[in-house]
Amino acid sequence: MDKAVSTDKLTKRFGDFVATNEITFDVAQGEIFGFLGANGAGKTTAIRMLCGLLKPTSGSATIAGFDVYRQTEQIKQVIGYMSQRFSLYEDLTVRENIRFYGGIYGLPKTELRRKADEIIQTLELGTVADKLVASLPLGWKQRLAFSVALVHDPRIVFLDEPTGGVDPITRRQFWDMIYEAANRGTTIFVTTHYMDEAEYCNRVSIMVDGRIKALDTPAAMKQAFGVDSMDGVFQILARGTSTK
Ligand SMILES: Nc1ncnc2c1ncn2[C@@H]1O[C@H](COP(=O)(O)OP(=O)(O)OP(=O)(O)O)[C@@H](O)[C@H]1O
Repeated sequence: MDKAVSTDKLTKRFGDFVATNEITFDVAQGEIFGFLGANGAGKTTAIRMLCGLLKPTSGSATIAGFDVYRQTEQIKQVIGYMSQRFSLYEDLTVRENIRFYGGIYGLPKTELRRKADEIIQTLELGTVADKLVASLPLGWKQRLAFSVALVHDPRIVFLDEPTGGVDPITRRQFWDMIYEAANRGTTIFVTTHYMDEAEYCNRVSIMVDGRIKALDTPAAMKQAFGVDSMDGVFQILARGTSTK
């Protein structure tokens, strides 16, 4: 398997508290991997380590073959990142945001112009290209933020609750973009609190109190727990309650 992410007993302690506790898993190139867990389970801590932003306490991990302890600069070149908290500049226009992030990722000027035109055309944002991002509906902002996270053609993109606060149809449109990126070979590493979205992933892991409690395809997990939805699996594992 061509591995986009590989971890072995990856651990992060904050003093005596173990936020991420010996997590071990692989993600294949081009896979859509759902990284689930209740609030405080340790997902963001794990993602920060995988992006090279937080040094692990122990264990190992590689991203596209690069080591999270020693090769953080190379990791930043091959990943994209999008979250609810860190995203577009509201006081820049659509086009300015694309060019700003493309510039940060080191794209040359001609490529920046080409990418900006391409994204604006694909997302059908022609009429608002020179409007401030603040004026766009949230769903449009999310689709634009996703395109911006992919502007430098990363091998893997980390999406931390990318679709919070929008309706199911808008979320479905966002997932169409995720599938298109995965079909082009980009690995998708996504956290979500929406269990219908967990069903869209190739495989899903569920974290509880810093540990990975289950990792499999949604179909295999539902069968193993004898429930008919990922929500049912999540209730049993993360909340310790059975829906049956
Ligand atoms: N810098 C830090 N110092 C001390 N504790 C921390 C630090 N960062 C995170 N934690 C703790 O680690 C635990 C895991 O946090 P983390 O943000 O990784 O969870 P999460 O699964 O991403 O949750 P959420 O879904 O709410 O974002 C939490 O109890 C949090 O308070």
